Order: sequence, then structure tokens, then C-alpha cells
Amino acid sequence: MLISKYSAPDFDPYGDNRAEEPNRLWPAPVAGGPVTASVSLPGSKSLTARELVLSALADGSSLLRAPLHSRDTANMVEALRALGVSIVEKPGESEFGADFLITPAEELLGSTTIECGQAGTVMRFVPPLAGLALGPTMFDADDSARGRPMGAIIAALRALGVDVNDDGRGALPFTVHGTGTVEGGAIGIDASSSSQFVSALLLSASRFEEGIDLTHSGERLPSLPHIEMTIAALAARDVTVESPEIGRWVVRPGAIAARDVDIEPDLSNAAPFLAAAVVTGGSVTITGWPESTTQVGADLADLLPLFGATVTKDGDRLTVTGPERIRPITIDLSTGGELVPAIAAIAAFADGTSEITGIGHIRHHETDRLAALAAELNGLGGAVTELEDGLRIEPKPLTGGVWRSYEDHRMATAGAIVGLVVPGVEIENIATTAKTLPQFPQLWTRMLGEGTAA
Ligand SMILES: O=C(O)C1=C[C@@H](OP(=O)(O)O)[C@@H](O)[C@H](O)C1
Ligand SMILES: C=C(OP(=O)(O)O)C(=O)O
Repeated sequence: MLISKYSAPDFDPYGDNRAEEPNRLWPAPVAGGPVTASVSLPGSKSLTARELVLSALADGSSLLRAPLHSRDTANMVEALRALGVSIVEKPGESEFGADFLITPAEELLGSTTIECGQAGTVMRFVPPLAGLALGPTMFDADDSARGRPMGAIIAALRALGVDVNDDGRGALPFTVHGTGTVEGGAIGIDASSSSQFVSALLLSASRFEEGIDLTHSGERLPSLPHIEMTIAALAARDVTVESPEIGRWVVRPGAIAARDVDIEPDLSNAAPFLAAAVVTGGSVTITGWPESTTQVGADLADLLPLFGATVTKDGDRLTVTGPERIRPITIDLSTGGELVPAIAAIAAFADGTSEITGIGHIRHHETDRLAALAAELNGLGGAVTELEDGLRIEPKPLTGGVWRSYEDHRMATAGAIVGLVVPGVEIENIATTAKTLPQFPQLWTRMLGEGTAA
């Protein structure tokens, strides 16, 4: 059974066929007791994005099995098609949508406009391909994403010999004037606001005339596992990334091998479902958990026990069982910034004060997530303090109210976690979860329907 596709969701989260009404508030379902459920999730956003880009640059056709179909990946597919890449949907085995057969263009062509929507992966990973395309490519995004940092990519492309027109703000919109080739060579960037700058350049680098010798100079480098994921995806396609020292990566010119790939389920999107087990003292299983993976979501298996949860693995089924009392945590989460909204939502129910640090860069995600998490938890009666690079979360009794989502999928799902145990939470724009998980309301409702042991 096909559950739903990004373009045609067939589930009405409100149950009254008025889901399309703007500014609708979604009454977050309350768990009647410990949640007990088994959940299957669609493919990883980060793996799908990388494999789409690498397939577009490869030396033949590639098949992606069980890719993610969401707003971010739809933006990526359309961006690559606009540059001349053929992406055809083929029926596959996944209940969440078709496979992708990707055939690279003979020659990438610009003279087009690319809508990045809200996707960091599209706005960072595609501009280097536009440098390899012949003709100008204009990049733009949702208003809410126009402020996301892009200066490092613009500067890097210029240093690599590509002409870029922007308005000097280091943000979208801008135009990349591709000439069909990129010189490449040794450059420096400051990737302290996003690891995606490094991944973006590494993904295309072997197609540059001189490859790349990339050095990061900045006080920190967040989301290292995502850079490791990029390096592993390249290695699987015969592109070696040498790292002669920390913060430096060298890629030599050469072909990117075509490859058929199975996309793993999105383990970061497992976070709210596993959090449901933690905050209700229930037990939630995620199916298809990979044996080994480069996804940072796998760290949940180590993070959730810090709250007192128990994690067990049976084949490809990972189960989290919530504790009787949730312990507070003190943690540097610089490697897994995208897990913070779910982790902060759990921490709000701990029996002591938690501190999450090393996450200043998440102020540049879909919204300023430090400010947004503090504002929404405090709006329900919480006591959250924004730190320069993190959050201090003191537990307080919370009451119902509106939870704003800031057009941020992970803010919306964090509100749903809170709403499980706080009656009367209403989430603004639950449809924003379509960025990476269009089926969220449906899977969430189904999870609760499956069993709450009162
Ligand atoms: O490369 C990727 O797929 C991602 C890298 C990370 O970005 P940042 O380094 O900007 O946090 C992560 O938060 C984002 O959700 C996905
Ligand atoms: C930061 C995120 O997304 P993006 O890929 O748009 O940066 C995220 O999904 O949490």
C-alpha cells in the first residue's frame, strides 16, 4: 500500500476534510498512557539528497531504491531536472513511493531558475553543479529560507573560478554563471555555520578540472557526521576524499561511478517517535534500523539512555522503552544539531535541569531553533534559557496553548512530543512537516492508535 506521496497526501490530519484551510491549528493528540507501537519510516533526507546529486554527476545511470519523497527531495529532483538530468520514477518495493532512475545529462545546461524551497541541501549542494552547467542559473528559496547563510558557497565558487552575482548579503537569491567547467584548486572556507558547505563542495569536486584542496578555517565545524556521510557516499562511487589534516579535504579530478543504492530510513525522523516512548514511559520500535550507518540519527540509541530510557535491538528493529522518571542531561550536541528539537522536548519533562550546548549553528536552520524552542516551551509555562550556543531547560509544569512552528518541520514535531503529555497543545502549520516527512500526522496518529496502555 502506498501511504502517501509528497504531491498527493491522502490523509486529513483534522478528520474533517478542511485540512487545506490556512492558519489551521492542529490539536496535538494526547497519549492516554504509555505509547506502544511499531513505526516504519520513509527514506533519509540526507542520503537521498547526496545520492541524487552524485547520480546526476555520475558516469552512467543509477537507481535509488526507497528514496525519500518529501518537499526537500522534490525540490532537489526539480533542480537537477532543470539542469538537464533525467529522473524517472520507477515502481519499487517501498510503501512510501517510487524508486528514482537517474540518468546524467550529456551536458549540464543552465539558463534556468532553481527553487530551493526550504532545503539546505538544495541551496548548498546544487550551486556547484550550476557552475558545471552552461549558462546562468538563478537560485531562490522560500521567504523564510532567504536569510540562511550562503556566503561560504558564494565565496568558494568565486575562488574556484565561477562567476556569481548576488546582492552582497551572502544569502539567496543569487545567480551562478556556469561556463560548463569549473577550474577548482586550493581554497579556504569558513563552514562554522553549516557543514553543508563542505559537503556541497566535496560532492562535485571530482568534476572540477583540478579537483579541490579545501581547508576550513573557523572556530568550529558542526555536524561532522554529515561530512562523514558525504565522504562515505563518494567512496562508494570510487571517489576518494583524502584528509591530510583535520579541517582539510583533498579530492582529485576523476569520474563518479554510477551505482544502484538502497536508501536507509530517516533515523533523524525517528527522533519524535522514539521520544514518544520516553515521555510517556511506553515502548516504540522503529523497523528497518540499519546494521551500520553514517546517519547521525543512529546516535539516538546512545542519547536516549542518558534520559534513563532502555534501547534494545532485535535484527533491524530498534526499540526504545521509556523510564519511570526522566533524568536530566548535560550534553554537547554539535554533531547532531538536527536532533535538538526532539531532545529539548524530552528534556522539558526531566526531573532536573538539562543543558544542551555546542549548537549555536542551529540558529541558522529553518528558523533560529534556540530562540524558537525557548519561546514555545516558555509559552506553555516552561523555564528555558537561551545560551549563546545552547539551551538550559528547567522542568516546569506545562499547560496547553498554541505551539508555533516557524515553518520548521522539527519545531512542529517537537510540539507534537510535548502535546502527548500536555493536554491542549495546538500546533501551527503541521503541514510544514512535509519538508522531510509528509506522512508525519498520519504516522503519529497511527502510532497512538496502535496502543496506549492506560
Ligand atoms: O548535509 C546534510 O544533509 C545536513 C547537514 C546538517 O546541516 P548543518 O551542518 O547546517 O547543521 C543537518 O543539520 C541537516 O539537517 C542536514
Ligand atoms: C537543518 C535541517 O535541514 P536543512 O537540510 O534544510 O539544513 C533539518 O532538517 O533539521
